[in-house]
Amino acid sequence: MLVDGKWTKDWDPVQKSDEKGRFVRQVSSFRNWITPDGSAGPTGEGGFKAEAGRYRLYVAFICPWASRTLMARKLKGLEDVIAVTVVNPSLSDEGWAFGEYPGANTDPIFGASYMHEIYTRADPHFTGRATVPVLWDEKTGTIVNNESADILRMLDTAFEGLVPSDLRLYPEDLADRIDALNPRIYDLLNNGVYKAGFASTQAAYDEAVDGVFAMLDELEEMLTGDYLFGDRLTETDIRTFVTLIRFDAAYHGLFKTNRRQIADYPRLQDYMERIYRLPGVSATVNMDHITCGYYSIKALNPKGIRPTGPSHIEALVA
Ligand SMILES: N[C@@H](CCC(=O)N[C@@H](CS)C(=O)NCC(=O)O)C(=O)O
Repeated sequence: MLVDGKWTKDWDPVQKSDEKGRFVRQVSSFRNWITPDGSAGPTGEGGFKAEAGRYRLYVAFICPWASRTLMARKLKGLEDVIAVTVVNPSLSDEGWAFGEYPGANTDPIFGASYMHEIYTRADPHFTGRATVPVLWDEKTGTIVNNESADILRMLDTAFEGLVPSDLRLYPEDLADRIDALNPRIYDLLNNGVYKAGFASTQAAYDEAVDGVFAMLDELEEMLTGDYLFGDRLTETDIRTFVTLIRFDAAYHGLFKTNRRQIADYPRLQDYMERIYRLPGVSATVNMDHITCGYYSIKALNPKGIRPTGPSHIEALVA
């Protein structure tokens, strides 16, 4: 991680634990918003007007949080408006690296080797983990935002004047229900699988796994239409999909969330496939990066051996 703008060697590639051995994810620190006229958004400072070609997303295909933003970019038709740079799938000794892995990119702006250099370009004294996604402003040379929940929401409306879209990921009439369900899905499922995988006590693992499967059971019950809230896809579906698509191939084995697979939940499996087949979505799912990235986490898989399969996921992404 970075400490006062300097890369520190003795960083722990696994994020923090609390006193009970529970995994704790770092809070994001750049919280500005792109808006149609450059006025300030719900958090942070103004000055980030929606303009084509001005912004870039730095992402990892392995990362579910980054993948939320990639999905929104595709579904909102913003491919020609916002550029993307993809890091290598596995964390290096200096965190995310740009490079040569198939499907990854070199850094087109600075020729940086590591993601942490992008953080110190924005703040030479940055202290914290150099996480993805990062939404970068090429005009002012800084990070607009590194919180995927914010980026997902701003992509829904910020560029409407440039690229109108019929899709509303956060429609007003569903806002209350979305705001009520998102934090539960985050805590129990999106981050819940990480809490299971990185638990350092049996009790922390047991608690996390119970939460994961309670949430999956609840979502299976809830899914009576095409999407969680009926016939309209929302940001909650994106936030759910990114975890479902990684579950059977990575979390079930590596994170030990092995009570059931998504394939054992008929509605969730159909729902996941339905979203996967929406135009543009499959291009945001790189299963090679996902399995390479997760199974290269040394703390959980010291020898780096990557399992084959599962065959139903291989068939889906083939
Ligand atoms: N709150 C962030 C979390 C992002 C995050 O934790 N990303 C992970 C990858 S899945 C990361 O970059 N980890 C690198 C590190 O912790 O050093 C978001 O949702 O945007």
